Amino acid sequence: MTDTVTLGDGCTIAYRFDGAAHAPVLVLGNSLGTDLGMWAPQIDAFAQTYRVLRYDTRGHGRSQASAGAYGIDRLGRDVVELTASLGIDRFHFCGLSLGGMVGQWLGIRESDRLDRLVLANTSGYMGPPSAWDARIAAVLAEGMAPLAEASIARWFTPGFAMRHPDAIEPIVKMLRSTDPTGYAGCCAAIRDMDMRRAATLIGVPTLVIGGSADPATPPDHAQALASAIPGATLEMLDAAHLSNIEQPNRFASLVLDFLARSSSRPPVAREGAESAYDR
Ligand SMILES: O=C(O)CC1=CCC(=O)O1
Repeated sequence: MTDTVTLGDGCTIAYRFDGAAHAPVLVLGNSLGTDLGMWAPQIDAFAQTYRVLRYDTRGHGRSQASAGAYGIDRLGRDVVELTASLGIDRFHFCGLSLGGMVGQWLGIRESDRLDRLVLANTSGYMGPPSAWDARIAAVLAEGMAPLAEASIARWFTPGFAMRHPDAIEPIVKMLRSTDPTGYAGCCAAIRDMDMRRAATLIGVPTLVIGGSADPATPPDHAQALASAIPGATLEMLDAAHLSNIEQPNRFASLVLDFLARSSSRPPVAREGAESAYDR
């Protein structure tokens, strides 16, 4: 059942729990234009071992779409406030795309509360800003419907989309029902984000998952992120952007195997360590 929490700035965030009450907590962060339902293919597997907390990112699903431009800092603080208000002290975090950007922020700013971090189909920088400005202007003028075709082309390989219309349909519904104000607010957060250098400060054991056919956050973004994060592991899936939908079982196994590994903190980043993005 979905419930809500009202944050300090008055924004209402929707969330739900699955799994046993006393199991370790795994928080899941959704991508731009989807909602917590995007984790449906993994939820049964994850909830066997974890108390899974899924939430709708601000401006998405049943969470409120506050007005104006958001920032990754705001979206990260939403997770901090949500977990604190639910009495959760420590947790694992797995985020895909925009969810993975929030994950990077948490890994940099809240590493004391994080056990392990999974960053899927995401990036430390998704420029150029002008492309996001154009998308924001379009969505605010015309709504969500015109975005559907191009989004689906980025999110799934053509072969998968043809063979699995049943998997695509709920995702299209999520996109079409996203509030344009919330979508635009999150586009602004992505536009203004640059964590390429700060990612070297992530002090949590991290798994980076990329998609070999992901046109939105291409494989070299996954490689650069994994190289920047001390001790990170990189895995590539044969998928486009929403790799958890296109490779549901493989995605679940990668995450579960990684979370089950005995925990050891990665080496602390050397000051001035070379960033993969510098090469
Ligand atoms: O542009 C897209 O739809 C891909 C994307 C960027 C951030 C995100 O969450 O999805």
